[in-house]
Amino acid sequence: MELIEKYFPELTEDQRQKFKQLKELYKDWNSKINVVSRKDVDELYLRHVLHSLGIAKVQSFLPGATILDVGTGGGFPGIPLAILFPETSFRLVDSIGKKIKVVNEVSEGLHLKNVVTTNSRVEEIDGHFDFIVSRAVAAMPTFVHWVKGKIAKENRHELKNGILYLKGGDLTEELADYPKATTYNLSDYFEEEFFDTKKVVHLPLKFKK
Ligand SMILES: C[S@@+](CC[C@H](N)C(=O)[O-])C[C@H]1O[C@@H](n2cnc3c(N)ncnc32)[C@H](O)[C@@H]1O
Repeated sequence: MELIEKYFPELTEDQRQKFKQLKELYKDWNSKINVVSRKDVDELYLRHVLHSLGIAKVQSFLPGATILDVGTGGGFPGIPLAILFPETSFRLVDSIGKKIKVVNEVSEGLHLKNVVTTNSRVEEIDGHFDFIVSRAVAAMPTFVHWVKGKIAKENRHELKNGILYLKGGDLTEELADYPKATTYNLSDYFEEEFFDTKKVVHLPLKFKK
């Protein structure tokens, strides 16, 4: 928890409490359904919460903005971002029902009013969003194919509407077909070794394939 405050010192008391509660909620749920590994629960704030919040270092979401988290699993990156941006609407989607059940319980436990969940494949989701966020779901070509018709046309943010994807390692090959993609190194924002190879990829709406 100190880790979150180290990089996000401006949290309100309500946000601080919500981040604090996360660990207990996940610990509880992990004993029933294995949503994240045990080691990951121990390092929840580093590996899941702070990693998810890496997206916020690249783009601050405006009040009223709409964000779709594709393949949210246990709620990452959607839940930490929803705590950080309480005026922004988040839709968290996963094709596995039991994962969405956990996300619902966590979201209700935290009284998050800006989160809705959907248990379906993203290909079946209608609507348009300012940003699509994701972590560890699919390679970029597949992902782009799934979501490219779901991005809102009106740009209000500093970055152009599009995809913000948490990725790791060497992305040269994976991003070769996307010259408009920008890669942000999370090691520029967070000093922990875990972030040495972690990145946020921004792919704007009008990208050339
Ligand atoms: C490796 S997990 C990552 C979960 C979470 N994003 C995280 O980083 O902890 C990938 C998740 O994507 C979901 N998924 C894969 N393809 C999907 C699709 N087409 N639509 C919705 N969810 C999908 C899976 O059910 C799984 O929960």
